[in-house]
Amino acid sequence: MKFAIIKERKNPPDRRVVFSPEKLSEARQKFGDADFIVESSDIRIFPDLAYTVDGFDVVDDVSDADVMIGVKEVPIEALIPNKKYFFFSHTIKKQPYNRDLLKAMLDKNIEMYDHEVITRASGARLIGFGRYAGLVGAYNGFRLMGKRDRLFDLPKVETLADLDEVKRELDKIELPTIKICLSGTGKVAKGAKEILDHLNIKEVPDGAYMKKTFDEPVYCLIDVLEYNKRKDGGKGLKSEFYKDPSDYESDFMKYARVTDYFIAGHFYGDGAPYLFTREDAKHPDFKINLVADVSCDIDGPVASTIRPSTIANPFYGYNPHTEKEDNCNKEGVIAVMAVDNLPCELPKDASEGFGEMFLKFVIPSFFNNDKDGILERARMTQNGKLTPRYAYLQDYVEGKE
Ligand SMILES: NC(=O)c1ccc[n+]([C@@H]2O[C@H](COP(=O)([O-])OP(=O)(O)OC[C@H]3O[C@@H](n4cnc5c(N)ncnc54)[C@H](O)[C@@H]3O)[C@@H](O)[C@H]2O)c1
Repeated sequence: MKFAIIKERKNPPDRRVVFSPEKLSEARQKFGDADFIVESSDIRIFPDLAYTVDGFDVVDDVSDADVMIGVKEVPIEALIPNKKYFFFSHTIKKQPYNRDLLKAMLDKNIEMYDHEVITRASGARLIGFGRYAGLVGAYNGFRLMGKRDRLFDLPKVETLADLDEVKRELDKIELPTIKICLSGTGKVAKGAKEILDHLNIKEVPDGAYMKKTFDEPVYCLIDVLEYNKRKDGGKGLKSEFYKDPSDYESDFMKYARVTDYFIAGHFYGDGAPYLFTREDAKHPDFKINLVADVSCDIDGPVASTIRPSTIANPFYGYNPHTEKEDNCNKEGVIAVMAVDNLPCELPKDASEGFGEMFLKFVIPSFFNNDKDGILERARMTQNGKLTPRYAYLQDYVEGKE
């Protein structure tokens, strides 16, 4: 079986790749029956030469490979018929902008595997860039704070070589005595926590966080049952909340009252209460003045996120009184970082981390009869049809919804 590491063709250019030269060498060593080739790319974080010196063929035409491995959506005209493809197709939520892409994959008899649905049987995702989004998002929030309050000047992550350099920059700053609240328990939240811990910020339990005054910066981690409560006052249950959050309401104000910097790293499920609304942000007790919204749901659970921002222009201000964008240096305006493609700022580390998981969970499935069902669960199309698991997309593909 021949695998091709394909070139990324989306704009703005994405420098990430599924396998670094080092991981690809490891894959070759572990799976003697597999052949690996690399499509030449002038934007990839690892230059062609880095693969060539490791003995890989770097070519312009990968059409003799069986499995194409990429990161972002492949433009329709670049799709090679009758192949297996791995990338983020952004179609499972019926995203209108990728309907034609899914249709084209069916027309071209492509077997499509989406990274987003590479999961355990339980549904837990095995692969993702979340950690890197959390790392860069938390850092960007501090960068915004340093700029706005003229405290320190952190460089942009994309100008730094890797995570080690990011951490070295953080070693140079001194933080004021602030309270930081971080929501979530997944990969994003863990990445953001890594930054807070690197800065030696003290983690405190939520009771102390809300009641006490500290003489050093502190942070508090909150999960769904901390920032939501049952409407009837009963004891909440996480599994119940995930299944149907309609009996719950937000309990986030108790944190918003004492927090300076909020890092949103949670997953927001459909129908769940908003953490804070536009009305909440108007309340005189609402203290948050800086938000790094890594979760980045627009005009939703974090009211100040009225639009995504970009790596080029990562910051804006949200004025709670006018409910509009405003200068983030103005009194009363919440400074916002809401970049929606954060891992792209750290392409080397993000690629290395992704490849490690892909090698661990996906490549073996090609050689062990897919005994864990990983390929089966991730396979969206086969023989020109949606597979049963993804049949719910039929109307979307046909343009009926
Ligand atoms: N800004 C960016 O560049 C960027 C990059 C990656 C991810 N994200 C976003 O960050 C968010 C978190 O991603 P992640 O990688 O940490 O996810 P994850 O899959 O690692 O973790 C999700 C967490 O949410 C919990 N969860 C699952 N279903 C839930 C539900 N219905 N309601 C509440 N919680 C639920 C899970 O238990 C898990 O702890 C996602 O919304 C994702 O789209 C943003």
